[in-house]
Amino acid sequence: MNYELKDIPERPAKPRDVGFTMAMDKGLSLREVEDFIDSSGEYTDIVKLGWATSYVTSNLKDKLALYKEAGIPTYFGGTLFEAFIIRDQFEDYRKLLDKYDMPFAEVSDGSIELPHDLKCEYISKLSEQVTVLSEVGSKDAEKIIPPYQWIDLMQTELDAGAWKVIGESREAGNVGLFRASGEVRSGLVQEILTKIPFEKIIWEAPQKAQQVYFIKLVGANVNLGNIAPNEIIPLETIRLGLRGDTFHHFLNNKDLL
Ligand SMILES: O=C(O)[C@H](CS(=O)(=O)O)OP(=O)(O)O
Repeated sequence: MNYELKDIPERPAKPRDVGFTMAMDKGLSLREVEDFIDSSGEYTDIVKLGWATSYVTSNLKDKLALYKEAGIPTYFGGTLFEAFIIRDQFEDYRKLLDKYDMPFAEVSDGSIELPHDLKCEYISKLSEQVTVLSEVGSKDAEKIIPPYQWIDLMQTELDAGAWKVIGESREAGNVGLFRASGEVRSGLVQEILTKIPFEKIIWEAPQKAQQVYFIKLVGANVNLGNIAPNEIIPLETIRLGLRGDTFHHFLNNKDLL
């Protein structure tokens, strides 16, 4: 930090298991990646190349090398996994992970119908090759999954070998964990947290109000994802109680520091 301030929530050092921030790169240029790493690399734990953007990204190898050099692991968005699965190309997907030396993979079913046993089989197979993040929730706003089912899906996917489970919200934060307005389905979130340990979940929370909700509910070291590159530093200040939204939260609850 650049100067001393008392009563700041403690943040574990990288590589960390909690207080994890996942940024979404949806097509940054190499120069933008360099700038992003320079300004925000310290606060970025992992980068997702959003959905199937890696298919059309120029200089993909060079981009991945930049992140690797900076010590920031990367993975392809779950939609890319689904694009391979729906085309019956699982083995090709495995080869792709090898070709680009990817340390992580996301297994999701947000856009396709995938029997859950089969999803868990993919998780289990891929976890022999890479670290697996699995995602629960649909991209279809009409498809409402009851809390008990979220819990069951999350637990089964963790049991199948997922390192952490991601709660779906899309880039906009308007499905899955959230209503179309972006409002948190707080009953759902709180029920999930009664059964799944907070450190095993990455909440996709692209909007500031959503990030604030999770930080106030779980603490500074909640795992958050789908953060836009230019929102990484703002998010870090919210975690630290240094923006209006959480300014008094930690000062008034010193046991949370
Ligand atoms: O589900 C997501 O968070 C993303 C981005 S979006 O839904 O296409 O906006 O997809 P993913 O395939 O996990 O990158």
